[in-house]
Formats: sequence, C-alpha cells, structure tokens
Amino acid sequence: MSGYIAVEQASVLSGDQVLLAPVSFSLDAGKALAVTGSNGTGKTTLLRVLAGRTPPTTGSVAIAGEPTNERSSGFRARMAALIGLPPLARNLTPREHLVLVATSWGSKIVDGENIADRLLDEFGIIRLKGRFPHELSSGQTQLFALALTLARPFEVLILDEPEQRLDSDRLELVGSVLRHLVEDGKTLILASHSNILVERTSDEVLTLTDASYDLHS
Ligand SMILES: Nc1ncnc2c1ncn2[C@@H]1O[C@H](COP(=O)(O)OP(=O)(O)OP(=O)(O)O)[C@@H](O)[C@H]1O
Repeated sequence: MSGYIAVEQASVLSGDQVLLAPVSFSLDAGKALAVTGSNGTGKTTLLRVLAGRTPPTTGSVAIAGEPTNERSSGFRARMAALIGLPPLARNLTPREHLVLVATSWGSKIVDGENIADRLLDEFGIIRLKGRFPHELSSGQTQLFALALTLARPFEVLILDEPEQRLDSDRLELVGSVLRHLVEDGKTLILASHSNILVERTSDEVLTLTDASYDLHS
C-alpha cells in the first residue's frame, strides 16, 4: 500500500487478547486523520504503533517508507507524539520545559525562547509561563503538554485525545492550532471522542470497532 503513512493489516495481540484488530489505511503527507471508535477498540494502541512504541504483531506500518520504530533516530526526528502526559520536571517552569525541548532538538537558546513564547501564547497560557507544573490546573496542564509536544521540529504529529480536560473554548482553540499545522504541511493523526475536534481538524476519519474498521473522508 502506498502513501506517506502506510498501514497494512496491522494488528496487536497480547497472548489471546486483541488490542488492535487488523487495520489498513494510507494517508498522504499534509493530511489529517482522526481515529474514532468506542472505548477499548484500539485507538491508543494504533497510535502507539504509529509512534513506534509498540511493534505490530501482524502486518506492516511505515512512515515515509520507513518502518515505525522509536529507536531509529531518523524516525524520531520525523515524529512528535503526545500519548498520555509526558514526564514533567517539578522544578522547571512551562517556559523552561519548552526551551529545553527546543534547544535539545537543535535550536539556539534565543530561538528556543521565541518558540516557547509563541507556543505558550498560541495555547493561551503565556501568563502561566513562570508557574511550576504542579501549580497548573488539569486543563492548563493539557495545554502545556500540547505546547511541549510542538516545541521540537516534526513532520508527523500524533495526539491521543487532545481534548482531554479542556473546556469548549479551549477545545476550539486547540482545533484551530491543529488545523493551522496541517495547512502548513504537517501530517496529523489524532484519536478523539470529540466530534467538534474531529470536524475542525480532520480530512479523513478511521472508525475502529472491536473487529473491523471503516475509513471515510
Ligand atoms: N497492556 C495491555 N495488555 C493487555 N490488554 C491491553 C493493554 N493495553 C490495552 N489493552 C486492551 O486493548 C484494548 C484496546 O485498548 P486501547 O487503549 O487501545 O483502546 P482505546 O480505543 O484507546 O480506548 P479509550 O477510548 O478508552 O481510550 C482494550 O480492550 C484494552 O483493555
């Protein structure tokens, strides 16, 4: 199967347990795919496979022709993912976290500071830049985690339920930030239970069920 992202009959099993039933799809670069479906149908598992964190038990998964594998530096350079909250340092502010990530991916400090301020502003949390992570609300923490995920270069963005903990205004804000990223040429795959976010961000929808899937535009 061709496509910038190519998934062919990928499944994940753990003993007798099916974590992800076989699924196939392809996605062009610069497009957004929403993965939807009931609880337990394998959305997070599929994202973990795409992010190279879980190998598929069957089938194949490739991004830009390369099998997904978090241990490959070339693969890691392409992929930014937020699947659960990232580890946070208690004694670093949100701005310091973002500068740390940006500079660790090659930005000069001044550029890292600009990236940090731009992202904190885009996600509406610039006034919180000097707090510590434990001084943020759960929704603010989610916005901070999203900003932190974007603080490094990437071609593909993978997000698991980015709507978590967000009020309706912040949901619109995140939808708008994500759509702009796609319009700028990034490839986005998100799992979501939010119809609003799916409608705002996605070109295609992949709906998982326990034993099959449905792909539509
Ligand atoms: N480590 C694991 N070992 C065994 N089974 C697991 C493991 N992790 C998840 N599962 C099972 O795999 C299936 C898919 O889980 P997954 O988290 O991918 O679903 P999901 O679609 O993301 O669900 P939700 O909408 O609730 O987030 C579920 O039945 C779950 O119980």
